[in-house]
Amino acid sequence: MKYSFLAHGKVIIIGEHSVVYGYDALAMPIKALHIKTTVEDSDQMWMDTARYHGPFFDAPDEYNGLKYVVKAMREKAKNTQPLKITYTGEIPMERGFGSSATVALGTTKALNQFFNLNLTEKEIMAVTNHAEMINHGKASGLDAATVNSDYLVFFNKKMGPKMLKAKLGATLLIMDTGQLGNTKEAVTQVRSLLDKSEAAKNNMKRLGELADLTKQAWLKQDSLTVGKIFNEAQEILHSFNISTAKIDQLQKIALANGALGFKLSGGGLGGITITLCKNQEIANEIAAKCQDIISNSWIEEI
Ligand SMILES: C[C@@](O)(CCO)CC(=O)[O-]
Repeated sequence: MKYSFLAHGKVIIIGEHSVVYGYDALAMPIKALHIKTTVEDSDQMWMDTARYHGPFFDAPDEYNGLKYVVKAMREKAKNTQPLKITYTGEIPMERGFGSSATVALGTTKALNQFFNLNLTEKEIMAVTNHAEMINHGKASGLDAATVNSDYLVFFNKKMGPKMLKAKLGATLLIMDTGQLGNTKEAVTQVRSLLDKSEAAKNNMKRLGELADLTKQAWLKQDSLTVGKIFNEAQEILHSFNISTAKIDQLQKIALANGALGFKLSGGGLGGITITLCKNQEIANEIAAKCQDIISNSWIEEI
């Protein structure tokens, strides 16, 4: 028996970090980046990824979320038969693309089919989100919800995901700094700043408000306002010390070359940035100007 599930990546448009504290956020799936999880019978518990080939439960700690998923799903199925689980495809890891949520969701969904468990979407998301808690310490659920969605997701922890089919009518340039982000460390760092700074608390509240303002502007196809919001959000994320010199450099180049707005996306401390542009031509021009300092770039019509 063999089952596969293809899950895609995501970028956070607005609300990283503030979403952890219950505020709203907006994120979108990136269909061009995906990972296929394949589960099949085997004579031993085995994992195959681009970086690790070996006994499943001996995999390094970065795979602890997946180990949890497999244990939890086998318990639900009351089944301990050995399996080979293979991950193929490309989502750069630790960049803000939600790769950990993508493989956690893919594994949960593939095993749900393999064991014929018929879990509800809610039960599937509970397993995936728990894996994300193991991966990131304190996960809002936003990544898991967005890698499970075909549309833009408006999210907060209380109400969960709401799909938004609206288009802004602009171009999003995603640039990868090539620097590994570290969501767990960034979330911990922001938390300790909030514990000791009133100004940081106020900034967090404002960051939370910006998500709703983004949604309103998005629905009116007001990309100028969304761009301004990106810049304000980046200022706040910078004040949390989770930007990097390279991100700051990309911001300068983007804004000097016609971008409507720029911000980091995801946990920060490296990873990806998003630049809002009026059209593809401007996005291409900015990507070309940044090409020596980034590792990759993608363009999405939004
Ligand atoms: C930093 C954060 O807001 C986004 C990570 O992609 C953490 C989370 O939402 O769990």
